[in-house]
Amino acid sequence: MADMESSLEFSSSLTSSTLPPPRTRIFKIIVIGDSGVGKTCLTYRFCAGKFPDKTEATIGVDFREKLIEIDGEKIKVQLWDTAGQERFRKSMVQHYYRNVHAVVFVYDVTSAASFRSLPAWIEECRQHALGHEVPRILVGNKCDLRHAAQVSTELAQQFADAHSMPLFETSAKNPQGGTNDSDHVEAIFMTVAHKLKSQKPLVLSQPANTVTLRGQDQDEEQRGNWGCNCWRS
Ligand SMILES: Nc1nc2c(ncn2[C@@H]2O[C@H](COP(=O)(O)OP(=O)(O)OP(=O)(O)O)[C@@H](O)[C@H]2O)c(=O)[nH]1
Repeated sequence: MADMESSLEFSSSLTSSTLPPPRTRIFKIIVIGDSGVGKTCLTYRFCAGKFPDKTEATIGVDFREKLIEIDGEKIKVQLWDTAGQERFRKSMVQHYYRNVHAVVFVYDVTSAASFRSLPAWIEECRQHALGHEVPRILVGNKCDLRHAAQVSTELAQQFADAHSMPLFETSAKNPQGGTNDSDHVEAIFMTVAHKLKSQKPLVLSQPANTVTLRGQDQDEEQRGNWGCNCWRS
């Protein structure tokens, strides 16, 4: 009996020391659109599950991550919340587009100007050689302010169809948005993750035991792993 126990102990210590740690696939999704459309609030809503108490204009980029599970596989969704203001983007922009797996274009339904800017955002993606195989979705945010809407669903749908993107209208503030869906923002990002999961895994990985939420600005040097889009939290 003692022999059996010691041999079991030996085999379990051998297993834990020889097996590599479980790896988690990472999906990098960039969120782009004019300043003030609600990119920070949408990404925060998805990763932290609530509307932020206050936000300031994003400088460069903010990162948020959430570990999700799809069909039994743990996947890390990494949201790159990019600055909408040109002066806060300039030096960083080429980093946003490196190793991107999906793009979320955001406009504000109460701002016709933010909707008119969409072609420029699409053009920026094209200039950074984002291939057609990279999934894109269009999100009209601030639907809780329906009474002040300047962009009709019909117009947005036409635009989305013309660019082969699914359209989602929602509100980071009140994700129910008058529907029965209890968390529409979560459903939107989960839709993107499902699509990515079904694709060829052109995705870097890292051990699963990392923190699932990041929300602070970091400069390029602190981050240290630019271009690889994979670092330990
Ligand atoms: N009513 C309402 N306000 C929202 C919603 N989402 C964001 N806001 C507000 O819109 C303002 C801008 O939101 P942000 O998330 O900071 O916008 P952003 O797109 O990240 O802006 P930049 O960082 O400058 O690119 C803030 O005052 C938010 O409180 C929403 O769904 N409904």
